[in-house]
Amino acid sequence: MSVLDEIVEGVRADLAERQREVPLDVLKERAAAAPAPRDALAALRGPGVSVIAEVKRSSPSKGALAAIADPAALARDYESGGAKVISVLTERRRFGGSLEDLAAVRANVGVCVLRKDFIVTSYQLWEARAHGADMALLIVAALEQDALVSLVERAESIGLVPLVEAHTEEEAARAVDAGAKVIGVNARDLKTLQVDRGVFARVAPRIPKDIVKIAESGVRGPHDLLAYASSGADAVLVGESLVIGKDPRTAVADLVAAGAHPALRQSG
Ligand SMILES: O=P(O)(O)OC[C@@H](O)[C@@H](O)c1c[nH]c2ccccc12
Repeated sequence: MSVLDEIVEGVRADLAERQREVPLDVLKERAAAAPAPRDALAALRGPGVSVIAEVKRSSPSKGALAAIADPAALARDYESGGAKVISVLTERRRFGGSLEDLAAVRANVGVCVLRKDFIVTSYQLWEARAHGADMALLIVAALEQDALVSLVERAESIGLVPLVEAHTEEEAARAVDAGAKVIGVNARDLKTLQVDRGVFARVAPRIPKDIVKIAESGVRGPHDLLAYASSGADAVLVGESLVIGKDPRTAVADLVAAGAHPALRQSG
């Protein structure tokens, strides 16, 4: 069984428990009462390379990264550094996250918030919206094509912008077929946990121009952002290097400054 399969198995077990506690109709009421979604597409289509900064306590590859006692405070630092979107890991077993983290972050920032999890049912999309998410991650490798197509549609119908994640050219083609407007190319293979920063440059040319392209994982600093930018990234998604550093606000600001470089704006 791959790491991805193991994670999804745990996610399904936790999900079954939440579904017993909160029926779908109650969840839908909560989603209706949640603050209206913010415009994630506009945020990501802005000038320069946008930075998506992630609240990430641990990872399957590295184990514990940072305690993050106050995710909302970290998110405010990210926002003041110039992050356009805050990604919040909500998976509990391997990433140490929760839906409470998501809600706390959304209530304390003015930018868009992404639910980062292993979404396999529409129930999780309703949960995302009920806790204030503006975007939700859908991982192509974790979904059959029919499921991917219906989750993209459902996400959009409830006001979420789906970020559809691919790791290969084939997966990127499936994301495009499913109607994704935002595609993330993950340098980390979720089946083996290996990082290959060359994946984005290979996969991105297969993605149509009008689709927002996000380079995910492995960004250690401005140098990696610039490399991704030169391969056509509209945004980068950064976790580990921000949470393990001393000063997340400055770390984000340094990335944002690199992403705002005039040479990039011309080519973008
Ligand atoms: O911590 P990094 O290497 O900066 O990566 C962030 C993000 O890309 C990574 O957390 C991620 C990308 N896709 C995922 C899917 C599930 C869980 C986590 C992820």
